[in-house]
Amino acid sequence: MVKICCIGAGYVGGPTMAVIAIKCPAIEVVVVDISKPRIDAWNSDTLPIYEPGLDDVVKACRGKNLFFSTDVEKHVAEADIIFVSVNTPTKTRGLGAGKAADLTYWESAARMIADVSKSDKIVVEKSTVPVKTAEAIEKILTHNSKGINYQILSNPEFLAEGTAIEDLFKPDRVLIGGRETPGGQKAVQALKEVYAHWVPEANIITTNLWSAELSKLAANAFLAQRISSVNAMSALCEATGANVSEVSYAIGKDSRIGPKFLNASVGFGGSCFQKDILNLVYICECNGLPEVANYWKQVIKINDYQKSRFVNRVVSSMFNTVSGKKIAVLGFAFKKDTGDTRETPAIDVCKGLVGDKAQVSIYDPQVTEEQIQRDLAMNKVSVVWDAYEACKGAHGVCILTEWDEFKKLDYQKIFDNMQKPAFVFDGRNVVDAEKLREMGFIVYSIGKPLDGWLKDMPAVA
Ligand SMILES: NC(=O)c1ccc[n+]([C@@H]2O[C@H](COP(=O)([O-])OP(=O)(O)OC[C@H]3O[C@@H](n4cnc5c(N)ncnc54)[C@H](O)[C@@H]3O)[C@@H](O)[C@H]2O)c1
Ligand SMILES: O=c1ccn([C@@H]2O[C@H](COP(=O)(O)OP(=O)(O)O[C@H]3O[C@H](CO)[C@@H](O)[C@H](O)[C@H]3O)[C@@H](O)[C@H]2O)c(=O)[nH]1
Repeated sequence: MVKICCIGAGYVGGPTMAVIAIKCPAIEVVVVDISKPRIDAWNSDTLPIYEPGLDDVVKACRGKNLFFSTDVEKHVAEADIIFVSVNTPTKTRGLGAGKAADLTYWESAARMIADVSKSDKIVVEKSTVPVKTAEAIEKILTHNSKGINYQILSNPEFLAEGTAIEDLFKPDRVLIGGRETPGGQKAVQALKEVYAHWVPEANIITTNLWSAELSKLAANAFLAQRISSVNAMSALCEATGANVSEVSYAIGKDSRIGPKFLNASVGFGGSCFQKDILNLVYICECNGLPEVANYWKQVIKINDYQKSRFVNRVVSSMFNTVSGKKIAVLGFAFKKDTGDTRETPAIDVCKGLVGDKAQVSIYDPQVTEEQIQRDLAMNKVSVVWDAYEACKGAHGVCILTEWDEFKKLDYQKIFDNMQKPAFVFDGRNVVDAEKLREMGFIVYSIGKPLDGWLKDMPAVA
């Protein structure tokens, strides 16, 4: 029986391994982590992450061929294939701080693999890492090899949160990079056989190691660039009377552009886009390519601009001050169908509003109060468990996550219980602005023609 061990039981390690387990009943999969609370949660009825469909998959195979454990060394020693799915955040100190990937967790995992292994291993980079990381990992492993043969593969993960299970069941592609040696190719084949249990062969792409590593950073950079492009257009739409949804639809009909990922928003968030672009920028700089680095930096600058533009719009619309005014924030997660708040634009927007002395009341169906307070640290806000409660007595409502339930709220009830004039600032284009205007709201929708009130307010930039 092939045995797989995955180091790191996070948003990637947990769901990816659960799907491998359910699709490959003859493979034993053990997910290990140094965090006991996380492993305990994976072994309980309340999983540590919210992801539609995940509970069913985990319940179907946990205890059969899927296990979660803190006994990292034992399971690493026993495994044939070791996935490493530890976090690779942006470095906060030292050389490359604010840009480079922090590979501390990766390096310690590699050293531990070298220490405990007694048989040949295939080590798979599942985390997103800088291009050429496999070379460094190879050095760590082979320096302590004790005659053991290690093959390093790059198998980046492309799942998006909120649709992780769907993405894993039907991936657009699985990418496997390996050394162009007989041993490397044999390892590529072994991993390919795992995915071939459910992914059509045509969707499994094999490349050299560096192409696989770089493709992951490139894919995220291209995706984020699309959002910054449409968000840049949204500012121009507001200035000219064009409608960003119409523009997106029109350009998306061009099959070379395609319709997906063209939704204007208050800005992109999530643990990956900013981190991976900063990492790309750093790699470009280290390779003496400042023009390329500056090109990608601009994607992040537009994202920052979009978030501050939104805050400025709120404040300027409300007579240039929100001091002492109650502002309801609907949605705190970085996108719908997840409880994840990493790099969520809501953090910047809330900090901006509190900075202008607003009394912010936040509701999100999946994010805990504890998490929100942690994210906002020194900024005093209140967190409530009901959208109507958040909006009661408010001067303005900001919609920051596109949760489906925000489309179905009783906006007449909300209007009746708000201060007048009552404002809605829709950072995700989820509400029917015309209907809300008929009720009496003043509505701002990202990238849409401005209503009369907003046109008369000072320009925001
Ligand atoms: N979150 C996503 O949607 C997503 C998608 C694709 C790729 N990625 C990439 O995958 C990687 C993991 O992301 P994530 O969101 O799952 O992170 P995460 O923080 O949710 O999980 C990482 C886990 O690794 C554990 N860990 C760290 N060092 C360890 C060690 N030495 N031994 C055992 N466990 C250890 C941590 O305790 C943590 O539970 C990152 O590189 C990320 O960029 C993330
Ligand atoms: O048209 C769009 C699409 C997305 N977003 C925002 O962009 C952010 C990222 O969304 P999404 O990409 O759907 O979620 P992630 O889970 O961050 O997934 C991205 O990052 C992962 C981690 O690397 C990759 O694996 C995925 O392929 C990649 O889509 C979120 O704040 C979204 O609200 C928009 O504003 N407009």
